[in-house]
Amino acid sequence: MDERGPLCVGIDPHASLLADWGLTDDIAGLERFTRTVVEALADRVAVLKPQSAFFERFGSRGIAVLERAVAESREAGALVLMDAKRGDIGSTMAAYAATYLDPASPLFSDAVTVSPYLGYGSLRPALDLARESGTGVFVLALTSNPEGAEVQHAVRTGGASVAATMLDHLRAENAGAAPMGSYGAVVGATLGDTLAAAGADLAINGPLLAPGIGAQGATAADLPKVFGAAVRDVVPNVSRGVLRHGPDAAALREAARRFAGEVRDAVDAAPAGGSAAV
Ligand SMILES: O=c1ccn([C@@H]2O[C@H](COP(=O)(O)O)[C@@H](O)[C@H]2O)c(=O)[nH]1
Repeated sequence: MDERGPLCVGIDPHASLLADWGLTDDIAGLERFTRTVVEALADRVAVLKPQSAFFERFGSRGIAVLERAVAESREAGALVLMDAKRGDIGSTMAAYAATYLDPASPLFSDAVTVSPYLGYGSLRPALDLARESGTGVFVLALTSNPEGAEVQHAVRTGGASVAATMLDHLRAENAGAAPMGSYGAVVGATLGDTLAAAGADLAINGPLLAPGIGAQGATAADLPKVFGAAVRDVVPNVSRGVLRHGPDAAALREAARRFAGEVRDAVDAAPAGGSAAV
């Protein structure tokens, strides 16, 4: 992020975007869309985040497009964060972990998003494999959608919210790592000042993936307000906000450059130091 700018751009081939780009909603359209994004951005943005669902909907041929996108993006120097939001009982979780975090897998990525709602402990195979393979895991803590609060703000016996509990687990996972650990949390940029209600302490000594900028209504200027002293640990994601500028490669690059600049300005203007607790 220091070298390439503080931005994660999503590769989200929505059917509506394929249409806007003049592409067909089929494997040829998916292929062209994905290649255009990778060729335009993989040599310059810090992180690319393919949204697995948009590739899975085309079956095995969609997965083949995803495999190529992952390999070519990594080759061009971008980190690839696979947005797959996997979560299952531990024995099945081990297979999901191998899919994304085992270097021998065709979908091997630098990190993957996981869902902890079968219990944080069920994620152990992914957490352990990430440590072994030098990759990362982003755990859904406080998602950007309004429906998330129903589960994530729920209060457990003892008084901590579910989200705060996930953040506590991640803090323990990252303890002692420098400059920070590889276990991140997903915390929406859209959440305004609701984090205090969830008792969320964002000082987890790990990265905070912040989706929600652009199409979901948040802006770079919201980041200091939402993340407080943790704002320097944020990896902001923009998907449709950049992709809607395609298919012109120069326009895609300019949109990514502009979002990264806005994030940098917002972070630079935020007060330095202090605890990352909100
Ligand atoms: O809490 C979350 C977790 C993940 N996402 C994903 O991020 C992108 C956002 O796309 P935009 O077009 O920038 O809205 C998308 O892939 C989501 O699945 C999220 O939005 N919120």
